[in-house]
Amino acid sequence: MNTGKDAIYSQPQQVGAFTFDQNVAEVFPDMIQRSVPGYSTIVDAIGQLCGRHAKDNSRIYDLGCSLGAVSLAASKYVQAQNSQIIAIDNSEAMAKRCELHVQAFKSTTPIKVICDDLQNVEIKNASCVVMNFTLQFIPPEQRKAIIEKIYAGLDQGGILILSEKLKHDTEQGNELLIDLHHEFKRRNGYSDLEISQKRTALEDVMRTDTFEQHQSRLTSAGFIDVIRWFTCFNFASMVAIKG
Ligand SMILES: Nc1ncnc2c1ncn2[C@@H]1O[C@H](C[S@+](CC[C@H]([NH3+])C(=O)[O-])CC(=O)[O-])[C@@H](O)[C@H]1O
Ligand SMILES: O=C(O)C(=O)Cc1ccccc1
Repeated sequence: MNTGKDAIYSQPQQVGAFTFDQNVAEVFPDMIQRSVPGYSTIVDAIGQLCGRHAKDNSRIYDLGCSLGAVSLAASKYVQAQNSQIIAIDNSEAMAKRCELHVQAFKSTTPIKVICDDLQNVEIKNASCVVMNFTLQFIPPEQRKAIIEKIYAGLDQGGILILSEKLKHDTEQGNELLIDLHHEFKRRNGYSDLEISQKRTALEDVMRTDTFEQHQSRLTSAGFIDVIRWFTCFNFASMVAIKG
């Protein structure tokens, strides 16, 4: 029976590359809550940030929306008239479930769910673009073009909210933050086997950048300010502002 509890790596197995398939989609709320320090706080604050920045007649993009947590938080706070939330994910299992979640909530700001690669979707007339732990799953060589495309699609004064798992720029510091994160997962009920098998699964799929790499990519694209508004261990969230 599916209990919604993440037990994907609980048994010894031949570990393959991590994918956002049906099995992951079914347990995703439990997985992300027990794996990302501050997840609920981050999602709610992103909703608030969207509420502050959304303009009338503009779009809010949730790129890599998974089950739509950010879109739903934004819809709770956004008061702008005639605005629209566009939620995109290239995992069919995620997008299908996201559609069900969205339909279950009544929102004055409509949420449109699209199943596609975020790189295929036009971004225009955007007051807010959110990538909540999505860029880290994009091959590193494709990241610059995505940030530039987001910048081009944002209105003046628009914001990009970017949350990422970070690599620290010293080996000692990096190991400390990874250790603290693993301790967080252990306290949330994951065994050493689960932690280590998932780490193996993520190795080639989730490539982390340092804060400095993100900051320099964002400023090179044209963003005038990058504000790191949340950090817990090796997880952070930034707001980049288009002047
Ligand atoms: N190229 C791509 N195009 C579209 N979607 C993609 C792509 N690559 C990966 N994804 C999607 O990005 C999501 C990343 S999870 C985001 C959590 C969510 N933001 C949340 O606030 O709950 C982060 C995590 O699980 O750590 C998955 O649903 C992928 O299918
Ligand atoms: O679980 C981990 O170790 C993470 O780094 C975060 C995460 C959360 C959900 C899916 C993939 C990665």
